[in-house]
Amino acid sequence: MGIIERIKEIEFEMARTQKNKATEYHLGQLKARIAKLRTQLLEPPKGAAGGGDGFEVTKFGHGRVALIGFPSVGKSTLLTMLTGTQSEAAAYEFTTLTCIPGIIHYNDAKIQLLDLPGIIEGASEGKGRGRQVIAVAKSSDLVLMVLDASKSEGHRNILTKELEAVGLRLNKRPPQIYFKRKKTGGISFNSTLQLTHVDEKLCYQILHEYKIHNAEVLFREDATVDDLIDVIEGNRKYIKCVYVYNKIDVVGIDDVDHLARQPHSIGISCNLQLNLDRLLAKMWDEMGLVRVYTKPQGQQPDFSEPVVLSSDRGGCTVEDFCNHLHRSLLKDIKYVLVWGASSKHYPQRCGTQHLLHDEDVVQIVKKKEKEEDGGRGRFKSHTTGPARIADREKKAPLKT
Ligand SMILES: Nc1nc2c(ncn2[C@@H]2O[C@H](COP(=O)(O)OP(=O)(O)OP(=O)(O)O)[C@@H](O)[C@H]2O)c(=O)[nH]1
Ligand SMILES: [K+]
Ligand SMILES: [Mg+2]
Repeated sequence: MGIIERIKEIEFEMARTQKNKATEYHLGQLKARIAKLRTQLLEPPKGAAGGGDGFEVTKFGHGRVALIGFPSVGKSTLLTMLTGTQSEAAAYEFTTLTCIPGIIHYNDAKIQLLDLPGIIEGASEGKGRGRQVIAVAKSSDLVLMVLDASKSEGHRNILTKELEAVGLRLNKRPPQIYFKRKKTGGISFNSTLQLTHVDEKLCYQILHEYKIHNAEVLFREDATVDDLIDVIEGNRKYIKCVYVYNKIDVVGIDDVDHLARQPHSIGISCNLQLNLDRLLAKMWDEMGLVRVYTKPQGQQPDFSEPVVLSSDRGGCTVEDFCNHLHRSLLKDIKYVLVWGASSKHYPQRCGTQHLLHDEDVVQIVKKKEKEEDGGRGRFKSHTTGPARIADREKKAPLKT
């Protein structure tokens, strides 16, 4: 029996098992079995050299966004609108057959947008080119799930299930469970709070299913058995997702209103060019990119090209910023001066662990270098709040 058939069989057994206290352990065990089989399914077949006909595209820019959706929802039309790169769009399904990259220029950053073939129910089991498409989604910083506003709302759930089946977790954070395999000592099970979904026995049973007999488990939140399995599997990918309802030009205003109120959702129309700027702003917010401008001592900040940092990729501390400029810089740094939303006063003297915010301005003060601004800063910009220093500076440069 193939892996997919075995998954189907267990799913069938779960469906006919009544959910109650008595069957809870058995159901937990079945969930673990499915998770193990799904992981097996993801492993490349033996003998296959590195996947081969995937959609590998070189990463480019400050972040990567993947367009995921059913056929003919308007993914290619959207790519062309946002990036100017032509991707063939047509009224028939599966127009796009491969991965087509484009670049969005936004807020002085470059964001790679990937158009992909449509996926359908069963994609996670290899229907169509679903597996390759989902692999690209996994490599992204943000997924735009493109949906047809005029079609069933169930599509969103079907796609979410397909992505979850291969270990993607959308708009979730990793469960707060500490888990460590050990060589000896048996299993130690602890929690910092009262648990309502999982008890010691269930946890043991799940670990047993994985043939783990020595481990430390500490629940720091009231997590579920699914969360526990995610932590044991350890291969889950937590990605942000924006649900993009396209074609709002063909539905009524009430429907648009309803869709727009769902969390992480936005209604757009490529045909009428409706809401595309708001979509870009939403993408920017979700990606958490942080632009930092450098200010050489005694000079104006350089607003032509920011250093773009990401909290997901690498981090946004002063240390990350310095490493970005030059790898050997950090050891020479005495402190930095920060102007902007992250600083309490203007400028603030900060250490390397200070967390930078979008549009901050940073001046580096090296060891044995005299600080010309006297720490008080002649570059003042706090009169109307720091958020748009860059914009104002471009219009009317301040004197230093
Ligand atoms: N009414 C309406 N039609 C749209 C809109 N955006 C795209 N379409 C149409 O929807 C059809 C499919 O568009 P595509 O961009 O090819 O969709 P896709 O998701 O890339 O499709 P596949 O590559 O086949 O998966 C085309 O006929 C488009 O003209 C829109 O905002 N409103
Ligand atoms: K199409
Ligand atoms: Mg397409």
